[in-house]
Amino acid sequence: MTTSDNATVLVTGGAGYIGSHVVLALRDQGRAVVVLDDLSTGRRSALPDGVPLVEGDVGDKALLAETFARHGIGTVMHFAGSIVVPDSVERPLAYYRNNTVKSHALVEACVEAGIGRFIFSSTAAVYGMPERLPIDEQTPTKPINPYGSSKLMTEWMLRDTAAAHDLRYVALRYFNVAGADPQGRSGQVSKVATHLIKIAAQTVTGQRAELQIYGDDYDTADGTCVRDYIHVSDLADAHVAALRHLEAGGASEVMNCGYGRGYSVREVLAMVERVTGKPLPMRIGPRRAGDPPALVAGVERIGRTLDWTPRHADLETIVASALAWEERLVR
Ligand SMILES: NC(=O)c1ccc[n+]([C@@H]2O[C@H](COP(=O)([O-])OP(=O)(O)OC[C@H]3O[C@@H](n4cnc5c(N)ncnc54)[C@H](O)[C@@H]3O)[C@@H](O)[C@H]2O)c1
Ligand SMILES: O=c1ccn([C@@H]2O[C@H](COP(=O)(O)OP(=O)(O)O[C@H]3O[C@H](CO)[C@H](O)[C@H](O)[C@H]3O)[C@@H](O)[C@H]2O)c(=O)[nH]1
Repeated sequence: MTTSDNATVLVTGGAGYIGSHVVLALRDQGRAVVVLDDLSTGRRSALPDGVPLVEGDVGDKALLAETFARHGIGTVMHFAGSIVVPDSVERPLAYYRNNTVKSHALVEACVEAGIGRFIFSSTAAVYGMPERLPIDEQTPTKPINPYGSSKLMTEWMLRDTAAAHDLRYVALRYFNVAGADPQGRSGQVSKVATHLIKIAAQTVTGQRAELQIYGDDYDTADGTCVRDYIHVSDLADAHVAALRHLEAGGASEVMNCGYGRGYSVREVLAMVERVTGKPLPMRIGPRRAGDPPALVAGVERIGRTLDWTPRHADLETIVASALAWEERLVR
């Protein structure tokens, strides 16, 4: 099979938080999409009507070959995986299996089927504890947990596969993904929330009594950690732009995906209070193990390579959309 432009896109993990927003972005662009998901953390209801769901495992090569052929897949976007950093420290082999071993099966199935375009969800966790900001893609990759290592190994597989076979790829290293679809069609649903803005939204909606700030003695302007928060719908648009890049014959590339500016935990929480008009119950707790003081993306490469203009790049929009989604969930 040879790939052709505008062929159907297979989105693995498309029933999850980020994947479902990418499905929406692809559909909004009139693209044909098929989702492969085992629904381990994803939900069928996250998918818009009319998007076929292949319920199964991303490591199942027979299922992959059948899905590629049946739906005429030309590009794979790969989101399926396990994502909780402390869980990866406790169960490293589970993470290497689900994130690395199964990605190997998927990449191999693509090569065997002649699928030549691949877009991969990577993470800022590949950098570990970088000393200099902003973090550009030349920064040495030194992950400090199995989650980051499991994703970096997939990047390496893609690099080497692209050198040897007719496959081009884009790996997007996401910084802090947050917010929800502005039209309220999807958002984050986590059994166990760990992300700051999600936890703040749960606190605002009364699902938690209070929020803890994990340390206020960092070497940052206000003592709390700084992160580069990116709206999930802008991230989704970046994937569509990466697809266009590959369809136009663009070269394989690894790119940071953030806005290139950081906000502290205190600034984020102040924005939550501004949006709700109410004080947020919070207290200072101890540092959380493994938290770098500041992570801000260098975004020169993505700006130069992709035709991507963020549309929701302000903290107020991110926070307001996350809160609106949480209100829907608890209603
Ligand atoms: N959320 C973040 O802040 C963040 C940051 C950096 C990178 N990422 C990456 O983005 C991707 C998506 O993350 P998310 O936040 O949407 O997580 P999520 O848990 O909401 O989505 C993952 C999806 O993959 C599915 N899945 C997991 N294992 C599978 C398997 N073996 N076979 C088939 N489906 C499987 C789940 O059911 C779920 O729908 C992940 O690869 C993650 O590493 C996320
Ligand atoms: O209840 C909370 C939750 C978080 N934080 C702080 O808020 C900041 C952001 O924390 P998140 O958990 O929201 O995000 P991380 O920066 O830890 O995580 C990001 O980077 C990780 C790897 O470093 C993974 O890739 C993860 O998926 C991605 O969101 C950190 O300083 C954290 O200590 C709190 O103070 N209180």
